[in-house]
Amino acid sequence: MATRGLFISFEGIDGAGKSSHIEPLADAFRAQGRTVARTREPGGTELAESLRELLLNRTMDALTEALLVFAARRDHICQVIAPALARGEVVLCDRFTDATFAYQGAGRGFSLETLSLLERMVQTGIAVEPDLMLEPDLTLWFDVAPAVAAERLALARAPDRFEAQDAAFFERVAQGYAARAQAAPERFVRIDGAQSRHAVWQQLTNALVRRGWLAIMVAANGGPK
Ligand SMILES: Nc1ncnc2c1ncn2[C@@H]1O[C@H](COP(=O)(O)OP(=O)(O)O)[C@@H](O)[C@H]1O
Ligand SMILES: Cc1cn([C@H]2C[C@H](O)[C@@H](COP(=O)(O)OP(=O)(O)O)O2)c(=O)[nH]c1=O
Repeated sequence: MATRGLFISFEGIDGAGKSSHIEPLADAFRAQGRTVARTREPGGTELAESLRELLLNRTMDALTEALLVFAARRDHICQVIAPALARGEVVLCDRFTDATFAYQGAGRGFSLETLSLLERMVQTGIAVEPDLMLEPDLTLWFDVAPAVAAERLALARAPDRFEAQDAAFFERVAQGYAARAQAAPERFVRIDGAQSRHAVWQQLTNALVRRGWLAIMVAANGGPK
């Protein structure tokens, strides 16, 4: 989307280490004088956060799940993402539509054609550029083996409805992300999430420095504590 802002999404299976790196990256952009909108999916607005509660805690069939995810996304785009991009801000979003293709598509086995249709409906018709489909400018994909992610999560928090799925589910989700990355190599940057926090930080800031979005000095001074 040709706006003055920058839209970056963070993707990967639960426990890959995405969330740990969002605030440090927000700080790095702020150090360069940028305004940052830090947000997440499902969620990011009052309505979408209510849908998140249902999605993470209630049992439902695959179509209901997909529709709720996209309903939350539409509200989030209209209320938060598109206005922030129009103001020239940096939007850092913990998950976006690639998660739907990975979890509802590859994980649950829901029709990818239907998801593509919903993606187009939900991500077009937005005020500034109604004909363009809104997509992240860059997707940082934290790729980590499901066994490593599961080990981290076991130490970190009680599982929600998705995190409680079995290893085979996360293998499918990981493959779903790999397929999305292969289909859009110019948008995706693969981060080897199994490495140390410091090494992960270096990988992701290198990708931003290469694009001219982050100064080398700012990248070198930041990172997860
Ligand atoms: N590179 C890393 N090496 C070891 N542990 C990590 C690393 N990155 C994150 N963690 C830990 O793994 C757990 C899950 O990280 P988190 O950032 O919440 O993952 P996600 O948002 O992808 O689910 C947390 O306890 C976090 O401190
Ligand atoms: C955005 C999105 C998330 N999800 C799932 C993946 C995650 O398990 C869950 C919540 O994501 P996340 O915010 O990463 O969870 P946490 O805060 O516990 O790290 O929602 C989908 O199934 N489809 C989607 O489109």
